[in-house]
Amino acid sequence: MYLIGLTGGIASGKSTVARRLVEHGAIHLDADQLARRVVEPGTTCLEEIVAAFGEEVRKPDGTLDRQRLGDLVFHDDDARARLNAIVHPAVRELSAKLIAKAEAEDPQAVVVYDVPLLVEAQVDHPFDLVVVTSAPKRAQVKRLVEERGLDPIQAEARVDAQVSDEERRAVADVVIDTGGTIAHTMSQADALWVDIDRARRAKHA
Ligand SMILES: CC(C)(COP(=O)(O)OP(=O)(O)OC[C@H]1O[C@@H](n2cnc3c(N)ncnc32)[C@H](O)[C@@H]1O)[C@@H](O)C(=O)NCCC(=O)NCCS
Ligand SMILES: Nc1ncnc2c1ncn2[C@@H]1O[C@H](COP(=O)(O)OP(=O)(O)OP(=O)(O)O)[C@@H](O)[C@H]1O
Repeated sequence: MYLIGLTGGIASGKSTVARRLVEHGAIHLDADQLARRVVEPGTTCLEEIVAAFGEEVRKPDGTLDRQRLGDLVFHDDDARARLNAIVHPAVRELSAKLIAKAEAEDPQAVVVYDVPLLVEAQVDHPFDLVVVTSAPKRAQVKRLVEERGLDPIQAEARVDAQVSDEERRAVADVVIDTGGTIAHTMSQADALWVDIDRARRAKHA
């Protein structure tokens, strides 16, 4: 297996890059999706979140009220740390299991683990390569407002709840500039795939 950690700020273009790598043959694992699975009704995590934040974060249908919890944690560092302490260990465990499963199914696979909080959550899977997507903060905020319907204050709070691009660059093997056109992002992803494929072949030679 060739394991890539893909990280970057919110709305910086991680999924866009991951989708392109999947078109070239990579397998995609997404920490945001895993973080949703571990809080489904019936999970220990959901019960712990309700115990920590109150019944009002559970919707009448039994699922987590993500909007309400988001409003609580993105403006409050302590609350966010409490949520992270509940969810991150479960995501770490599930991701390790799924990475091992992907390797067992295809020892030559390229696996892209898309993990927004690679730096914050000190995710230390044995990555062969760490890729960081990087766009200016104003582009992130604009995308969150125009494409995801957040108001500018919510959008800024989400960007500010994460480490800076400088901190991400410090752990990066490759930085993809996602502040320009989509075509520019795609051509960098295509060039990256050529390097990944070469490195994967060398690793398994
Ligand atoms: C607070 C929650 C309920 C808000 O849900 P919502 O559906 O609005 O957002 P979603 O989960 O799709 O996340 C969108 C983006 O927000 C950012 N984000 C999410 N959680 C966090 C966090 N704890 N700290 C900083 N940024 C975060 C990431 O860039 C993520 O890609 C949810 O994000 C959550 O449970 N977060 C804690 C788990 C976590 O850290 N997830 C991130 C990957 S493990
Ligand atoms: N140069 C660019 N590169 C990547 N995405 C871009 C670019 N210009 C505009 N966009 C838009 O920005 C958005 C980025 O969203 P995407 O889901 O790829 O980011 P993300 O980092 O995975 O987000 P999240 O942190 O919420 O998971 C997309 O709607 C995309 O079309």
